[in-house]
Amino acid sequence: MTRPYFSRERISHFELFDRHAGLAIKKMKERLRGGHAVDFQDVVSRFTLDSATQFLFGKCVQSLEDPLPYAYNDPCAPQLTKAQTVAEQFAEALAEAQRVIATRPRAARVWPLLELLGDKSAGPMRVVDAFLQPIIDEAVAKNRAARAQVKNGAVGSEEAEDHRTLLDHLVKITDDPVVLHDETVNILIAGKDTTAATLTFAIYMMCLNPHVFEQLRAEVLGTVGSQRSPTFDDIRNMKYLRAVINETLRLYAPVPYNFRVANRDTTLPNSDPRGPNVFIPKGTGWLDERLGKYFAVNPSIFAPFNAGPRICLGQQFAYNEMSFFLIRLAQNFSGMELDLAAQPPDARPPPEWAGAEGRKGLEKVVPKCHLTIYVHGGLWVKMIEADRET
Ligand code: HEM
Repeated sequence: MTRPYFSRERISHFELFDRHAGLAIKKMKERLRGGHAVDFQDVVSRFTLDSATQFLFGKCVQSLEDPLPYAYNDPCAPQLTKAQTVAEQFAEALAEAQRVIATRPRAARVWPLLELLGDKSAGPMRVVDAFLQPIIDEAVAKNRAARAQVKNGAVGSEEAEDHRTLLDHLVKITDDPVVLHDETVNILIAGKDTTAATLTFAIYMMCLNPHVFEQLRAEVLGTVGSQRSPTFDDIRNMKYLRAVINETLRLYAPVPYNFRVANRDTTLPNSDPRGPNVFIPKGTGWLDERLGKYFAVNPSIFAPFNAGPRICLGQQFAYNEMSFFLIRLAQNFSGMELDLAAQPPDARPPPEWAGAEGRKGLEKVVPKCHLTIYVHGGLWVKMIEADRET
């Protein structure tokens, strides 16, 4: 139903990303100039929420307009005891609903027992729906009026076929309120936290590997310069940028689990012992330069968006959005580092992780997962503003 909407023309409307990325970077600069750390995860979550609501519904929740949080150890932190704005309530309720839903598969068949006293997602979903339902109702009413106008001959059918948002597209297919609600919430969840997580972990890894940020910046400045807004072709030509994103997706897949059930018995072939050696990057590494290329040739061994008929519909939108933000970031900042003192004490890697195998022994933050992955307690960073004349 939604597949036709995700055409290249529709998803490369970069002015939407530019507006929200510009505001996100302005907010970060203001805060950093005062010597404060910034929770990068919070900023990009607002960026992807505002971009997704604008793209899907034509109405943005404007979460970037609200003040950014201060770190727990910041002298300004107590200032934050104020009433929550609508955008904050919406973002928090959407996250809480996801957390509740993510615990259900883990509890397997007994999950209804955990909610004997009532559906735990109902409360947060009431807050989400208070924002969404009026937008859906308006889109349905607008579509009915447009259809009536076509019927009366007041406007041509082409004019009425102006599918500007995903919701406008959906209401032309159905006006079933449950389908419209579920489809839009589904895509909002699919599209918001996945890209925010990738951007967060990309910045985390670049703080730990400053040479990668330097190389990315060189590619950005060499291709787009320090001022101009990137185009679809710029992004397509930036191989190192794509490698940074893909390597982040490989190491920290935003959707770390998925369920499939075989619909008939089947046997998977063993690998051919006479075949060529297969290069498998060491699990903990990032951007291994040894092969001189970064892309997995076989899409079935690199599948953060999954593969086959259910492949992620928003893959291209996601690459455009994440690339756009990283380019703007590299144009505006020349360096970045983690501020580990700003990390809340209960959100630091526990001492027993030290020396553990794999990434666990290397982590400076605690990755967690509900439906998608995130950094527990936020990703607190400090960044150096770039001289934009260079
Ligand atoms: C880094 C970003 C993203 C990742 C890693 C990702 C990953 C995935 C994965 C693993 C699936 C499940 C596929 C399956 O069931 O086999 C999926 C489905 C989906 N994604 Fe994404 N996604 C991302 C961004 C987005 C964005 C930005 C949007 C929309 C704007 C989106 C829309 C969807 C939709 C609609 C589906 C359901 C497809 C279907 O069931 O036919 N995704 N995604």
